[in-house]
Amino acid sequence: MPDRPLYPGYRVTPETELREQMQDRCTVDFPVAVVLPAGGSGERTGLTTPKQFVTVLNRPLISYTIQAFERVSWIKAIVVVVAKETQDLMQSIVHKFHHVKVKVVQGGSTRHRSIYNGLQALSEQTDGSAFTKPKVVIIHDAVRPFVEEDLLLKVTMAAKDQGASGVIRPLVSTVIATTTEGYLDHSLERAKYRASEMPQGFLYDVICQAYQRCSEFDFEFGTECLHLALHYCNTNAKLIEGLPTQFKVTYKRDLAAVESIFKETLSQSVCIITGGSAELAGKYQKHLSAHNVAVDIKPNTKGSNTVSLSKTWNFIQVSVNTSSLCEILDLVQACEESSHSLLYPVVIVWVLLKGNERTCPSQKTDESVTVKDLAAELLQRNVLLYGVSLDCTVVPEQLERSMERLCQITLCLIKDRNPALTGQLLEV
Ligand SMILES: Nc1ccn([C@@H]2O[C@H](COP(=O)(O)OP(=O)(O)OP(=O)(O)O)[C@@H](O)[C@H]2O)c(=O)n1
Ligand SMILES: O=P(O)(O)OC[C@@H](O)[C@@H](O)[C@@H](O)CO
Repeated sequence: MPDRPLYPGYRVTPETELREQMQDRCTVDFPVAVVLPAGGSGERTGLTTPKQFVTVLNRPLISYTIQAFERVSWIKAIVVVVAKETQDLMQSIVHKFHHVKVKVVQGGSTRHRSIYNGLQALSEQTDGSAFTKPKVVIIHDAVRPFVEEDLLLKVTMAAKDQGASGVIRPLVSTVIATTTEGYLDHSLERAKYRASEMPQGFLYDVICQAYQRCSEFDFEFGTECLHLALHYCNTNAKLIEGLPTQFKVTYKRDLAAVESIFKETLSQSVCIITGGSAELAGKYQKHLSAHNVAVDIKPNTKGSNTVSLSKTWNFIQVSVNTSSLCEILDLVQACEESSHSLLYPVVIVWVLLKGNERTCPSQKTDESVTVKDLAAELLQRNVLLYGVSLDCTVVPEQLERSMERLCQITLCLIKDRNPALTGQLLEV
């Protein structure tokens, strides 16, 4: 069963389960390696940090792309090609985010030169390591973080059969040719053309031969590997329709789009840890499910069981008072031990139930201070802690309205994942 990826819209449906079964059956029984060109400077973002190293939700963009390939079991080697001055940074990212299939090599002055450097790194190894010559090599821009296993499988199998393959998307704007004076010469019939995206796949020998034969002009000004395979190896790529998320981060706005997609995806599921309040957890689940959120409910088990069984980055800890501090800390420890909070910021919504006893002002202050102090510490550990107090002694109709309000607040917190609101004790 392929690891279910965290990407927009991925829901386990009969179709996705069928596709996963197909993936299990369609075994890739030949070596496949990946080359991720990441040696650019990202000038068009207007940022000083090259876009592949810009952090999104506290993690460098390139780490998401690497993870998208590492989670694919039949991909054994990933060559990341970076500029000489960023090699130490890249190695630190590999170490911090526990990337295990990666080899870092130096890039060139253009994308094609970087890609060729990456390809050559796969033919130099003779030690039988994963970085020996593959049958198929996937080439994918490191600044395209969204790539799914089933698309990789299609690209890989097509490359094995046809010699080359590539992902395409419909054009959004019409392509026009201009005169040297800057006027319209003619426009292309948009329906006949497609945008060439990534990933692309090649028989390793084909793409290496293409680079060995190509011109200096290709190396300096070319942008299309599929063209090199066709022009120099007479290999016509099989084209495969991709998803809208197959876009390349080019401008600063694209980074905002990536963050928005991750937040949308992360907010699709929660795990409620009941804290002994199973009935309230059931009401909570009903309201959240009505908003299309997948809800897991766990008893107050040790945090490690909760996290290991949970494919979510959002936890709701229901408690009758702040005595459940240790349960929160257990959960955080479990998130750290399983690298959960390393991959994405974890959200914990701490729901403090107000009972029959009257909450004196000093107790309210104590609770508020507890949540604030703990949240400040957890923020350093990539955990966003929000407090919400709920009076559950009200009449059923009022409690129903309060539960919907609590659900709305919860959805806002897990969607926005805003550090500024951590440590607040909101009142429903
Ligand atoms: N000499 C280069 C130039 C680009 N790339 C990589 O090729 C991919 C796609 O290129 P592009 O989007 O053009 O990246 P940049 O060249 O960094 O962007 P810009 O043109 O805005 O500077 C990126 O992952 C980029 O890091 C590379 O490996 N080596
Ligand atoms: O042209 P840029 O260097 O911005 O990016 C490279 C893109 O051209 C390339 O990734 C796809 O178009 C497929 O070849």
